[in-house]
Amino acid sequence: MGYSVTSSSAVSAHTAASVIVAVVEGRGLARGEVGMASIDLKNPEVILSQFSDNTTYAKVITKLKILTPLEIIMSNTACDAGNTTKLFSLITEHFKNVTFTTVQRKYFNETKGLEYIEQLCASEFSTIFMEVQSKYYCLAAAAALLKYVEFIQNSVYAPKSLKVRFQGSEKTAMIDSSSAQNLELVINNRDSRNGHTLFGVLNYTKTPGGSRRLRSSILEPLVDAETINTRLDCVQELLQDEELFFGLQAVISKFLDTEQLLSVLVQIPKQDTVKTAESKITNLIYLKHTLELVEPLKAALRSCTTPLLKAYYNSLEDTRYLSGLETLMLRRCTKGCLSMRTQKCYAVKPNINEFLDIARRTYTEIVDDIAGMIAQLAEKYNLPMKTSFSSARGFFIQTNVDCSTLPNGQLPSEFTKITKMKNTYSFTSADLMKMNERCQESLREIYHMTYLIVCKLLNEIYEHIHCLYKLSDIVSMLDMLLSFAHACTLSDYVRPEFTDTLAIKQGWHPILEKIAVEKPVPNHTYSTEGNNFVIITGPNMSGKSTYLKQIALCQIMAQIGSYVPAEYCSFRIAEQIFTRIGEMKEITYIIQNANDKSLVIIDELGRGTSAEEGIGICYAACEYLLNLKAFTLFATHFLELCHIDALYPNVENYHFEVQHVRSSAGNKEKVAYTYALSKGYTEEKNYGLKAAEVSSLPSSVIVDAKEITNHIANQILHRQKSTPEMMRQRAVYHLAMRLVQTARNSRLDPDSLRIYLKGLKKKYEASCPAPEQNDEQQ
Ligand SMILES: Nc1ncnc2c1ncn2[C@@H]1O[C@H](COP(=O)(O)OP(=O)(O)OP(=O)(O)O)[C@@H](O)[C@H]1O
Repeated sequence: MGYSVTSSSAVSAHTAASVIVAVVEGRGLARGEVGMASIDLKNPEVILSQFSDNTTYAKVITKLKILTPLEIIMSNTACDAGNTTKLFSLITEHFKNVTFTTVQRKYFNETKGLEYIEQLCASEFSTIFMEVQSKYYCLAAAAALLKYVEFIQNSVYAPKSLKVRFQGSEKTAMIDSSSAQNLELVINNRDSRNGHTLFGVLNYTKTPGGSRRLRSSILEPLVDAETINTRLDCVQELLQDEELFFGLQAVISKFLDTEQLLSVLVQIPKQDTVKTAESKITNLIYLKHTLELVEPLKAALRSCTTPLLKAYYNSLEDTRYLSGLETLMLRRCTKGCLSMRTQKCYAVKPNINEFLDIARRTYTEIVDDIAGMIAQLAEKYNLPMKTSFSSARGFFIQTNVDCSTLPNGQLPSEFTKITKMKNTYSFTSADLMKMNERCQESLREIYHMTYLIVCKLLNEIYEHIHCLYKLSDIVSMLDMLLSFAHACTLSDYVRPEFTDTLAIKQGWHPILEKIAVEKPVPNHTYSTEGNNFVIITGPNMSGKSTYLKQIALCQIMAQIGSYVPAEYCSFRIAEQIFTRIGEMKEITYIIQNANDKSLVIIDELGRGTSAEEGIGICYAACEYLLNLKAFTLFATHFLELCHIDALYPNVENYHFEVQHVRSSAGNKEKVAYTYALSKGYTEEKNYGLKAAEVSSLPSSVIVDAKEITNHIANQILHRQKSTPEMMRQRAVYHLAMRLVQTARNSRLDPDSLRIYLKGLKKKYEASCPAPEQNDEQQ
């Protein structure tokens, strides 16, 4: 694999994966302690993290999914012949399309990692040193990563040029990868191209850095209300001040990929070749272009009033990074390879180096001579001739004469390498080729001398490299905030508040709004500490899933500093957001990870199981979550569950209303969906059967289904004869047994389930009559 630093790399597409990650896990007693180090080839920022992960390695997988790596590096000991670690298998299973490389364990060396960081981290970011000093695994990963990247890039990083950051998980909300997928945050499950995702809804960014920032913000929302509010203040100001909005947008859209530019600037090629010299010069020209935008950016920000924008304005006042750049004289290239070449030639001002000036004069003379020679040839043969240039051929001649009118019906024999495109002939001559040679030679000399000056200049730039990091940070953040404001102008979003309550007045689903012809039906949401468990019922297709996702999406929008699709909204900051749909086995993950500050959204849990078992599973999950202060929203088809509101004061029932209308054609009843949420549980009974009746299912199947439904209904009725407390205890114990069975039959992680179930068992054993089944079976 290679990563070529070419002139176009600074502006190339930003969508392709470009992150390399090294992952290492502790051995023996330290198994489960994971260190990670990553670097984006388009952004010279090393991110280190270290954490303990349980046997499901959900944190590692989530982090890797957020990074969307191009390549993952692990130690060869993770997959020694026939002895693959669980982490290794999980990663290879989850990232099938990612290049996987193993390197010898010795490269995962924490001492080397620390040395690397000391050597490469720009001094302004050196507090990292204190943070990671005793975090051996992330240091080990850093060593392997940096060594590997330098190897594949055939370059070394300039001393004190990198930004290195330790990323603890505490500063952002955790959204595991299944939840991110369910909610279609950045990838649409059905169609990866159409942009019907939250990212698609909010992405009006103008720079690659802005769109990368938006993507990572959506996947890792903030948890600090103050920081979120500073962002919201900016969005508000941008919305209120049109001039500021358009002024800033105009400047921001002129920026190239600043992060990628930085990334090529900080790499020093191991060998100096003409190509590396040329690309350094090109990138410096891009840098000059970037820095020339600082003044207009400041001008656009001058009148702003919110603290964050003001802070950005002030930090742009820092002109240290402009030092030395006056040596460069030219503006950014216009299109065309000749002008780019000329520009590289004249990148350094005259009178800085007299040999360079001489070499440039020679070059100009040769170019003039070429033009003169071609003019003479045109005269000699009485043909219209034009001097042309391409990077492959150098200077050549073009004519669009009709050859049949020429003597012998062809171009004079002096001309060689003739090609024809439509009516134009391109060719050269032996003399012209010689002159091209001379031209190349003098260019090489010019580039070499320019390169030496550029290198000196770069050394000065490295000293203030943090200013460039700051600039690229400011640009990407402003781009994202502008994008939020832009999204608001297209729909009536509202500024969120942060309190202890989740209250959304007339909120709607932002992605559905984008897809649907008509605006979605808005609905309210309300959850507080004393009212933190909401059960939602309603027939199929009545809007339950949409509503649940809408709440999570609104919560995420609020926590990244965006306005929200609602008339009014207040959120309690969520430290984790879980959404689970259908699958029973996934509930274990929530049970292991949820805390009082989580937002938990569960849709149709137990869908794939029998009704009895499904109710059991749901009940057990509710039982656990009811004891947390997390805000839980639970959609279910098992109406029996709605009755737990009698046992728990913090449960609220809501349902989606439907209307029954008779079709004009016959006496068949049709369901009309209102998508309106109402208090209480749905009155609709056996709506699955009703839907089946109007479908094309054979009547014998429906008769069977009705019989089974009656049977289950009778069973439930029978249970209700007990007192509510007895019923609850029995149900819980009963389910505990069921859960174990299900765990055995499925791919659930039995260890974690067993721990949970043992807790349940202890709790209820004393008061519950002994079951028929022998509980030792587990
Ligand atoms: N608030 C709304 N406004 C307008 N249309 C909506 C709304 N909510 C849902 N819909 C439409 O109804 C369809 C079905 O909604 P959804 O999948 O949320 O129903 P559901 O109750 O979860 O169904 P099921 O129980 O079968 O999973 C959606 O695809 C969407 O087009």
